[in-house]
Amino acid sequence: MYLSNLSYVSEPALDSLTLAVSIEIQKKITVTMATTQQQHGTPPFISGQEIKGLLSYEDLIPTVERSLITYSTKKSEFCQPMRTKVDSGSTGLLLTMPCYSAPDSALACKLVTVFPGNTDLPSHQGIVTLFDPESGSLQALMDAEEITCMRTAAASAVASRHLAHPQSRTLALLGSGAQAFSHFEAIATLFAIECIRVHSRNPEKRAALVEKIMLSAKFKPDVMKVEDCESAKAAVDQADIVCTVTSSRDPVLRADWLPRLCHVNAVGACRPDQRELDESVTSAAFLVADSRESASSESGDVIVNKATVHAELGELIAHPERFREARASRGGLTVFKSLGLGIEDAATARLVWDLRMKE
Ligand SMILES: NC(=O)C1=CN([C@@H]2O[C@H](COP(=O)(O)OP(=O)(O)OC[C@H]3O[C@@H](n4cnc5c(N)ncnc54)[C@H](O)[C@@H]3O)[C@@H](O)[C@H]2O)C=CC1
Ligand SMILES: O=C(O)C1=NCCCC1
Repeated sequence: MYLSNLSYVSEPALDSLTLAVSIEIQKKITVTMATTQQQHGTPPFISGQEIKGLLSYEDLIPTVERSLITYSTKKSEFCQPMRTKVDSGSTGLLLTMPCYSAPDSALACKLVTVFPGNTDLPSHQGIVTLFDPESGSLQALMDAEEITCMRTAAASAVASRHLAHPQSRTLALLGSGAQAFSHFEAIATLFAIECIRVHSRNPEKRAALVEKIMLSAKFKPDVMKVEDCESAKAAVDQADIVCTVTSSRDPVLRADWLPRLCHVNAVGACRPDQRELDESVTSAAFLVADSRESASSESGDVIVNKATVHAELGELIAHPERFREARASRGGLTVFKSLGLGIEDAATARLVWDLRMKE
């Protein structure tokens, strides 16, 4: 083979020359792409691991509390339509959750899939996209699994702060998945928990959760113990705070199992055909939801049980006096029905971003 300067190049030499040239071209393309990315500010992906390292419940709980107050009392300061749900056959769902919150300077949209049957993969996966609210530029993509775990548990911690007895010592977790663990960590941030009782259907997963809790930085071996319970009834016996964090379709909790004074965070049952709470629970309790609209259109705990939502959590925090009578008339049982709000994700994503920029 003759090249343009008419020097002869053998076939094998030509092969290695071609390879060398294509490597050089590839390198040039990579450098050009990196430069273009820098110039146009291609957003980073913030992994679940990085989010865990940045976020603490000490920072997150007040942020989520503010977002709940904004949602219920400052309607002109945020924009959050109801989330859309796309059914993917009978196996799962895709949710889209957009929100703009002026007090948080956050414009974000979470895309999350819910596949409860996943065994080797998380049941909730996705991304949160965070935009600059001034320019509309994409600032970051973040792992939705970790944000969902932590902000949901933070919302339950906020509800527990306003509804549970301040001296609560016994925490029951029904369910042993991602939310069960994050709920332990968030609630142990606010309460001097001494006993954690865990129940779910699968004994191996229960044992794994017990072990994970004992390895958590929030676990204080000198004052805390964890109990693996074979029934939900045994787990909630004498519990001060109960978290139902299951993917169950049918109720896992009855009122006659609970002590007179008890607070329940009901976190699962986010579809009209799912219930975690028996009708005896919702009919006896002072029932608070993150959103009346979501609770009455999305959860079987409210729809099937024909339950009345007495207050939104943000309203209760901002105006406790308005609900004193209704609360007193219901006895000692309180329930927080959590559905999850885009504003919580937007505020959390902004917090993650701000903490990252400070590093
Ligand atoms: N309210 C909110 O903002 C959010 C609610 N969720 C919902 O919370 C629930 C828990 O979420 P993850 O922990 O991420 O799910 P996961 O899939 O990690 O865990 C679900 C757990 O429920 C247990 N379970 C299912 N049926 C049960 C039964 N009958 N009795 C006892 N345990 C039972 C399973 O064994 C498993 O331990 C799900 O329904 C999820 O969709 C999730 C994210 C946000
Ligand atoms: O708010 C969320 O995020 C979710 N809520 C209900 C279940 C799936 C995720």
